[in-house]
Amino acid sequence: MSHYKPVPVITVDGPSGSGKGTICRLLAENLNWRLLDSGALYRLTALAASHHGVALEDETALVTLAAHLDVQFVSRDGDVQVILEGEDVTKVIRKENVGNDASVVASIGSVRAALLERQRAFAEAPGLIADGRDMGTVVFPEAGLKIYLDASVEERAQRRYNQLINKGLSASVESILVDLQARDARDMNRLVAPLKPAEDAIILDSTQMTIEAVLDAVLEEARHRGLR
Ligand SMILES: Nc1ncnc2c1ncn2[C@@H]1O[C@H](COP(=O)(O)OP(=O)(O)O)[C@@H](O)[C@H]1O
Ligand SMILES: Nc1ccn([C@H]2C[C@H](O)[C@@H](COP(=O)(O)OP(=O)(O)O)O2)c(=O)n1
Repeated sequence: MSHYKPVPVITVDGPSGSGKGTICRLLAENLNWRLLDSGALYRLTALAASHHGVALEDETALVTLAAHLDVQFVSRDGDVQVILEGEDVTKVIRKENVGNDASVVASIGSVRAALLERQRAFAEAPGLIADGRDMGTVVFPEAGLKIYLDASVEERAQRRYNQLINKGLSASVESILVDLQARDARDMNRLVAPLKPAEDAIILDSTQMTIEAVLDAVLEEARHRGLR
């Protein structure tokens, strides 16, 4: 008899600004599970490219950077500090231009392949919350619960705008909306691992839901499936 017990995984995929990061952080805290922010790996690859003067069209060099990313995720007071090649890049990887570059880098299949095993290695007991675009479709196809979190593009633009203003940065809803539409189109229409709900995903539209309501809905489903 095998004693192998798979690590439970909950995947949360969806477009930018749908609330994945927020919900995943709360889920991980609530369940005391690990957290994979897969978008951070694409953001880090894009940032490493810019630090090393690598063009976003240079597939060979991008694959090398992705395969050898020297990154540490350091937990401190409930927050995660991201260290790239010894430098604290926690804030800079969240910039909108880095997100847009990440989306370009992420459209290259060989870059995605270079990051695949690194992502799967996050699945450790007692469980994993995986945040991204292809967590349920490609990286963790056997996950016990798959959520596809959505919201209207107008609502997502407004959320990003509020987030930037709260950080004391200047922003315009109109330009955020245009960027989000371009990013959605790139992420959904790429050939490799495009953003789409897994066939067995539960689709949650958070446009009119509070963060608490989304969290409760996911926790309830996890309980229902015996994942917690
Ligand atoms: N259901 C919600 N209602 C209102 N604001 C939300 C909701 N979910 C997330 N937010 C806010 O929207 C912003 C973007 O959320 P985030 O979790 O970063 O999205 P994503 O990771 O999908 O890009 C954050 O400022 C967050 O607090
Ligand atoms: N699993 C993933 C995660 C992110 N990406 C790409 C596509 C996204 O536009 C960028 C940035 O993702 P990230 O989740 O950090 O961005 P948002 O917080 O949703 O704005 O990376 C991906 O292709 N696959």
